[in-house]
Amino acid sequence: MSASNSAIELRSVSKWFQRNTPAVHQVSLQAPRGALLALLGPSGCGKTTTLRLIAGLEIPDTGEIYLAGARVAGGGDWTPPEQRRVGMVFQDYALFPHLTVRENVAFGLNGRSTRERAARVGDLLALTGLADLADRYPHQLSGGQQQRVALARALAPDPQVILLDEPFSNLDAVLRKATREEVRRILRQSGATAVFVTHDQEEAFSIADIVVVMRNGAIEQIGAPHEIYLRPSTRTVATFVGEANFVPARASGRCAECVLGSVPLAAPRNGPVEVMVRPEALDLCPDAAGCGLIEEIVFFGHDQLIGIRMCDGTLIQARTGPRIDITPGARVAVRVQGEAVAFPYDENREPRTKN
Ligand SMILES: Nc1ncnc2c1ncn2[C@@H]1O[C@H](COP(=O)(O)OP(=O)(O)OP(=O)(O)O)[C@@H](O)[C@H]1O
Repeated sequence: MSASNSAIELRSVSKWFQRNTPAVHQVSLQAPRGALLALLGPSGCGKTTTLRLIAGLEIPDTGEIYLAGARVAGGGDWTPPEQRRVGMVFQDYALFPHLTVRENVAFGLNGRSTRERAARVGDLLALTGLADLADRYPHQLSGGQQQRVALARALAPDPQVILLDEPFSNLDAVLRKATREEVRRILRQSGATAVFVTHDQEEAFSIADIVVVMRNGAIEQIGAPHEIYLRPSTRTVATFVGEANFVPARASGRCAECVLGSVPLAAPRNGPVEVMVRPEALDLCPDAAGCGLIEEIVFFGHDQLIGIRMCDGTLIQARTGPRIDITPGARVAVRVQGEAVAFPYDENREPRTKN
């Protein structure tokens, strides 16, 4: 039925809730077995709907969905959610409050002998570091611990795919960081292919092998985290996933001339462009004859954000370590490290960098 070797494959999948605007539009993607894939994008861009389509909680209007090479939706086929071997972790964890951790994890293991169930639950409790908490109830656990119970419960029936909807959004910043590292480890060890939804680029980058950036129901770019960050395919992706300077330039092949000098480009371009340079890719060197004038410094401790007015009036931002040789009013020479990405110049766009 399919030639796909991927654990998950979507082919031109669309879903309409309202007539004119599809919630998901012509989405095609593949997740290799064991991969951790992030669906990243702003609110309302179709991430959760994509997840629900994979789970079988929504029926696609067009396109096909394959799990482990078998078509589960589209082309006249339909496999109901309970037969897809898909586990889900919801934003609010959806734990059963009247069941202990052990009973929550055992919940989906019907049809196995008592011994098998106990062994499987024991494995999952060990994997998720919950063995000591097995007899507690959900209200006796921290948010991060509840999150791990939800994950253990979803993994218990040995799903081929695990789907996580904004799994860290209910945790505070410190716990969120620790929990996501833990979840990544657990998912890796379990060997399941996982798809998780987030609107936080740092979360997507730090957990996923593959990041799918969505906008208005469609995919803007799919790639490894460093590809998405360093080689965004559109201006929208560039700004969504991090801080960016856009500097007008004239490109000729693998080089662009602009107020930052001669900037090497990652891909050849010709004519008017905007080069996109991340603030941390700018090198500043104190120089009384330099083209940059330090206007503002915001100090964060581990680094600082420096506003620089270039000699043509362009305002750019650089991120450097907490150096003390840079002060407002000083002149600096500014140099771009590595290659920059160039986008076609849009003359109707208000230059964000000029104030
Ligand atoms: N059951 C539904 N009925 C009608 N419209 C829906 C339904 N579910 C989603 N939508 C709409 O489809 C679009 C995509 O929604 P979806 O929940 O997939 O986005 P999202 O990227 O997950 O957003 P968020 O980050 O806010 O959860 C939105 O415009 C939403 O209002």
